[in-house]
Amino acid sequence: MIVERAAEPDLTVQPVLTVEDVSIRYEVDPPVDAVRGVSFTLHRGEILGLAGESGCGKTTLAYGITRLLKPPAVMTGGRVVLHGRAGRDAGGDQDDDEATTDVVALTGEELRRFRWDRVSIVFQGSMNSLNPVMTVRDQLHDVFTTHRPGMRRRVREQRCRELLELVGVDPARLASFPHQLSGGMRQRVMIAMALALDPQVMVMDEPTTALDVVVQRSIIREIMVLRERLGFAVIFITHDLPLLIEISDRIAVMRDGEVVELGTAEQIYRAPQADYTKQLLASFPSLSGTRGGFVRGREEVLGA
Ligand SMILES: Nc1ncnc2c1ncn2[C@@H]1O[C@H](COP(=O)(O)OP(=O)(O)OP(=O)(O)O)[C@@H](O)[C@H]1O
Repeated sequence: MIVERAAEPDLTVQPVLTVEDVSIRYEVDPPVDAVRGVSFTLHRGEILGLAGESGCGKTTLAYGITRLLKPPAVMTGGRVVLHGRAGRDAGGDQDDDEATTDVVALTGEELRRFRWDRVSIVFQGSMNSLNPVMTVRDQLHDVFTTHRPGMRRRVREQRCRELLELVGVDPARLASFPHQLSGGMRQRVMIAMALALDPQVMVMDEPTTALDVVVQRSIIREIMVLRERLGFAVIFITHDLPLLIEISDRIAVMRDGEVVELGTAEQIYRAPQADYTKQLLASFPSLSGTRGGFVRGREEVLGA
């Protein structure tokens, strides 16, 4: 049963993404129903955390939302709608960046444009998907030559420098090859690429899990600052419930393919409703002491 809380952070904020009753099955023998009837709304600029133990379907859901599912995975039902900035309907014009888009219906060029331009993705292994024989400069330029073919080289170079600065990497690193960068820097480069086209939504699936804790913290802090500055919404997936409580506006708790509870981070922390959420909280020693102080606020993450 879903325990959907009445209170949302700010209902005057427009929705950016609506996920309605999405189900995804791996068509193997026997079939695995990895995501079952998941619904939620992501608001502009919101960070929605997706929590739940390994195997509960978080990554499958992220792939479904971004249309990255590959056989044997099949979306067996539901709708994913990306709302236009103006909140109006597309009227069939899926090329319009401002339009409301039926994500499940996208094909070919429309789908390519939807990814990166409007919704971008950073996965745990992203840093290993940089091309080892191309410099950071060539790979960043590639994003623009592919998606903004009219952009002049000088403007592209300027944008690439700005992007690296945004994610805390010295623009001198444009000349580096991936193996000359640390894991943290490579992941920052991937975040720069994901930001390149000013997407409305970023899906981040364990984006810092492979990194050491100090680098993790610093990258998360930067993502938070960039979110405030650039206004994109984030679906943030991780096993790390204490981290989610710090950084999320709302948290959806998944179990066995379903969202069992959805509430503000503070509600989930202070007054969990579902038994499973209580169990999950209890499994983190840092969260299971006295529930007196909700001290792990965003201020702490932002270092304010
Ligand atoms: N290619 C596949 N074929 C069959 N079943 C799969 C496949 N990939 C994933 N599954 C199953 O789908 C379910 C959801 O997996 P998923 O990777 O989405 O979970 P998760 O919550 O993201 O886990 P983790 O946190 O470990 O990444 C699991 O039961 C998993 O075994």
